[in-house]
Amino acid sequence: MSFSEKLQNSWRQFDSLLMVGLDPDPARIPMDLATSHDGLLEFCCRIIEATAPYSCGFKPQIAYFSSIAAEPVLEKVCAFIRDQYPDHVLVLDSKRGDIGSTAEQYAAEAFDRYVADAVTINPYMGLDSAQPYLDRTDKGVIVLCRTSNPGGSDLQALDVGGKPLYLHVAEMIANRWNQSGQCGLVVGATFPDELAKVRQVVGNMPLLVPGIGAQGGDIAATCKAGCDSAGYGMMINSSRAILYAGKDEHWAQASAMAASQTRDSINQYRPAS
Ligand SMILES: O=C(O)c1cc(=O)[nH]c(=O)n1[C@@H]1O[C@H](COP(=O)(O)O)[C@@H](O)[C@H]1O
Repeated sequence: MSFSEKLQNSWRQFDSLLMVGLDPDPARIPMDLATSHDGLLEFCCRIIEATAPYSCGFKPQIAYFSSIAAEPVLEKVCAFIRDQYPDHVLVLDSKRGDIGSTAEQYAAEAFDRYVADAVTINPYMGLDSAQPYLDRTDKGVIVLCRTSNPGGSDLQALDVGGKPLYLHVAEMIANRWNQSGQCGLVVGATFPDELAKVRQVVGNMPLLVPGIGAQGGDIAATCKAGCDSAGYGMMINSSRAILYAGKDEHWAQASAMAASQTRDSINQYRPAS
């Protein structure tokens, strides 16, 4: 099954556009789990178990693992998701971008080592730098377009021939890179006006939308701007607001509650399907 088919199914099966971001910061996870790789694995697996009923997928951020030489833990986390929650989409967030020969290694990292359904990439180096990912036509390739951070405007909002650069990126991906229907775009929930403009340009292409929760993006505005014509169309990511919702030993239940409330809030505002 292709990434886009799996995503369409997961939205409907779990009635959820929520993607749970796995950004396990040793300074913020429960102290008894923070000091070992086994503890890190337990934290991630318990979060996955707690939030799976309310989410369409998971997005591990590679830096939280590689910075502490915990790539083997990330391998196990990905295997746990695939084995226990095979209908949830697994997006590896690594935002890679490099010349083709190196990109081949990054594509192998995402799709062979971690066996992710999709990966985030940076479009700055152009089509040949994306080709090794695009060649894996059953996999999703999710391209940075209008990022959620304030500094994203430095380049992405530049006027290029009367149009902001991020809209050129959206058009280029929709019209030239998406030959196999496998592409998605990253657009921040912190910029709902831009999200609406991207949606207009790309039709029903899936969007990965981080920025609700800890970054303060508005769920109602996000749903109004970003849903596709069927009332789906987005993987709305929340990481810290869900991972660190609890302050005591009931942290997993607190994360489940946060995920459930976020899912419900999204469903309240998205157009009925
Ligand atoms: O590609 C991403 O996932 C991403 C793109 C972007 O524009 N902004 C953004 O915050 N992200 C990621 O989404 C997650 C957001 O985390 P929270 O702010 O804690 O919900 C982090 O893993 C970021 O690396």
